[in-house]
Amino acid sequence: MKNIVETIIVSASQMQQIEEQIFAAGMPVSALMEKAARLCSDRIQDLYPQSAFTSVGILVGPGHNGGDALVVARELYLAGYKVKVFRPFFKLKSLTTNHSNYATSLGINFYDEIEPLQKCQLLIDGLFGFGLTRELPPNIVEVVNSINNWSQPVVSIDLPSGIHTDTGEALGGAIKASHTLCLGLWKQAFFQDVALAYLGKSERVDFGILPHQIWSVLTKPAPVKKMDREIALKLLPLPRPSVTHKYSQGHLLLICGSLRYAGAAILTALGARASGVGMLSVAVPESLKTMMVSQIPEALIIECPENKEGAIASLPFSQTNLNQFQVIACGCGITKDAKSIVEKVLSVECPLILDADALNILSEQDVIEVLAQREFPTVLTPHEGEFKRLFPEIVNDTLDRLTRLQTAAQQSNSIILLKGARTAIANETGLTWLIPESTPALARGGSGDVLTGLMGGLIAQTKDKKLLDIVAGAAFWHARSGILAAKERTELGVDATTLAEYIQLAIIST
Ligand SMILES: NC(=O)C1=CN([C@@H]2O[C@H](COP(=O)(O)OP(=O)(O)OC[C@H]3O[C@@H](n4cnc5c(N)ncnc54)[C@H](O)[C@@H]3O)[C@@H](O)[C@H]2O)[C@H](O)CC1
Ligand SMILES: [K+]
Repeated sequence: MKNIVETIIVSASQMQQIEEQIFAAGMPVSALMEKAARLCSDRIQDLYPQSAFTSVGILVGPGHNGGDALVVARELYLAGYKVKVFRPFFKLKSLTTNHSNYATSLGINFYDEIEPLQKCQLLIDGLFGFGLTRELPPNIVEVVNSINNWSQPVVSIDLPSGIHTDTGEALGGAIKASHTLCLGLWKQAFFQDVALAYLGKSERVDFGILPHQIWSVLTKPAPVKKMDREIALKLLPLPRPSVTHKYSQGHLLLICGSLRYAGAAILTALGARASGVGMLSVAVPESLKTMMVSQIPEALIIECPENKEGAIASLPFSQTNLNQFQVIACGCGITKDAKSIVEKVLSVECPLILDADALNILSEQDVIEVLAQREFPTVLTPHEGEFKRLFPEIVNDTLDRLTRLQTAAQQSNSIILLKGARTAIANETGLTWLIPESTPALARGGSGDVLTGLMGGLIAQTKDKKLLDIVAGAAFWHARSGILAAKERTELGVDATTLAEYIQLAIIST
């Protein structure tokens, strides 16, 4: 059975409320701390055995994150590690004080300066967890900066201290962990671009939260979820029915390319090809037709009149013809000279994906009003720059990336896939998928075109599943293809054509 707990992502306040439920049901706070911290201590001993890491420095904060760290200090000490504790705060929560007193009674040495820990072979960071809401005090920022210049591994408990649980931002500074042990449920920070440099390798320590404890706080389905391989596999149109024909397997129309960006049309079509879509039609400026036929022989290439700039000038389809596609994806390489095309496709009566220049053209209009008028779903796939152009009023300093995305999706009544090192996808109701992994190998011209084609092809083939989920599934496979290709060819070897070839390999590889 799928472990639903692994896929749920929470904010600090949701985690606190779930924890409150657990305490209210009778679990003593100290028992939960003991359990969570013992699991951390076991994992730390697996990762950093005492035979190789004899001396450990433990950083202890004022709250329960510090309490966890003290339980770890005690266990490591009892297991034979040499332990030094850095405890820069005078006032501690009472449970943390108890653990501190007990650790002292065992003979563990405490310091209020960091220097004595510099020679330790391993550091455990328990300064702050999800209780951090404001900037680190200046003396702690100084300590954090020193530690970040040292070379020993650092294991952070729950979160790297200094990282905001929801936004992933460093509040004045943050520990750069080698490993982060996230307690209980995944927190939003783990999927934010801004936190990536601090998290190191992250893993979740499951201390036995059950789904009903989560549902007493979160609405169902969970508002923010993590996409994974198992879910993404189920979203693929596999297995195909044994009796079918090409039009039953979906008909996708791509509107892409220009004389200037001819390759974008090929790459989008290669992404669509990898989706297995039954019928692929590609509308391109007429001078690209021969090239497209030779590159994508299986596609129906539709030559469109082109303007003097070499962009598509008009679409040779009636509105009724356009409405017959399962989905239309418009924008890759069309240039901003294809304005009238975008205006026309906005009124299609089928799902519409807008990418690249279609987004730039759209951003010159009243985006929210234009999209609100659409009666069929719209999917926007901006990167950060395109997002800012589309929603300048939503992009301000007070909202974090995730909230901005959710607000934009809700106001524009569309599904928005916000590209980044950690891609996030939200729909108009606020439901959000986060893609947990990617590779910088994908930061390369053309990889977005492959994603648009793949997504279009997958949407075209699926009738029964939710559009938001398919979009997130496409983003997942796109990232996985990049990861696999980078593994086999280095991060320099993942050009967009290669990326498209790896999509199927990513699906079959475990
Ligand atoms: N996930 C769970 O269910 C469990 C979590 N545990 C651990 O508890 C922490 C959260 O503990 P909490 O005491 O609420 O918060 P912190 O330890 O993160 O620190 C809050 C502490 O620090 C003070 N404070 C906040 N910001 C600052 C600041 N900038 N400067 C100085 N002081 C600050 C605040 O007033 C509090 O006193 C969680 O992360 C887990 O590690 C349980 O142990 C097990 C179950
Ligand atoms: K921490």
